[in-house]
Amino acid sequence: MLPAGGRANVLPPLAVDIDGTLTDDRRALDARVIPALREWAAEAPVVVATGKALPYPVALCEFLATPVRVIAENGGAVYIDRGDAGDGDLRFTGDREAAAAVARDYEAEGYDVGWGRTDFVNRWRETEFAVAHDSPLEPLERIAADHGMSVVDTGFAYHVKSPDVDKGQGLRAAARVLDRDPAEFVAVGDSENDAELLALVGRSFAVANADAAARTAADTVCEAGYGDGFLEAVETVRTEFAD
Ligand SMILES: O=C(O)COP(=O)(O)O
Ligand SMILES: [Mg+2]
Repeated sequence: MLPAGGRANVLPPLAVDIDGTLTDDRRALDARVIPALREWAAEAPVVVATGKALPYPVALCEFLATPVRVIAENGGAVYIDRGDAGDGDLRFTGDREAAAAVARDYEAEGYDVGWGRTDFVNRWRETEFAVAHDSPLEPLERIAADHGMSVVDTGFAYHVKSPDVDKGQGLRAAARVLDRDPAEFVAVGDSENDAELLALVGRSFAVANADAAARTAADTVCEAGYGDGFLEAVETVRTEFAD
C-alpha cells in the first residue's frame, strides 16, 4: 500500500505499461486512455514503462502532450523530463552486443526473429532484442543463457535482455530524477516484464488479462482487462485519494 500521509486529493505518481494495459489484445491503443493519462499527468508525474523501443513511449508522451517520462526496453532506456521539455538525461543500461549476438546465433540455427523484412520492433532498440511470439522459445532461452542473457515473455514478444535490467530498476532511476520514493508510485501492468515494477511500488494493479507473474506481484487484480482494466485502476485510485 502507499505510505501514510499522502496528500489528500493529490494523485500519486503513476508508472504504466503499454501493451496489454493501455491497448487491446492487438496492441491497438484504447482511445479512452488518452484523456485519463492527460488528466493524471496534469496532477502528478506519469511515467510510461514499456518493453517497447524508446521511440514508441516517447511518441506516446508527445502525442499526449505530457512531459516525456519513459522507461523503455524493460528498463534498458530511461528518459525523464524534469520540468522543461528536453531537460532530462537519457540513460541506457544493458548489453546490446550480447543481445544482438543471441539474435545472430538464433537465426544461424535457422529460426526467424519475426517482424518481417523491415523490423520496426528492433530497429531503434539500444539495449535488448525482441523476438516474435510465434518463434520457438526453447532455443532462444538456450542461446540467451549461453550469452549470459535472460528472456522475458511480455505476452506479445520474447525479449532478450540483461538479467539485472528490468522496469523496477528503471523506476528507481526515474524516481530519483523526480525526487520521489518508488513506494509513492501507483503502477498498472499485464505481464511478467512488469513484475518487478508492480512489486516495487506502493499500490499496484494487474489488469484482468495479466499473466500469473503480474497477478502475483500486484496488490489488486482488476475485474476488467486491457484498457478497461487501466480505467478501472484509475477510478479505484481516484476514489482512494478523494478524502
Ligand atoms: O513490446 C512488448 O513486447 C511489450 O511491451 P509492454 O511492456 O508495453 O507490454
Ligand atoms: Mg504489457
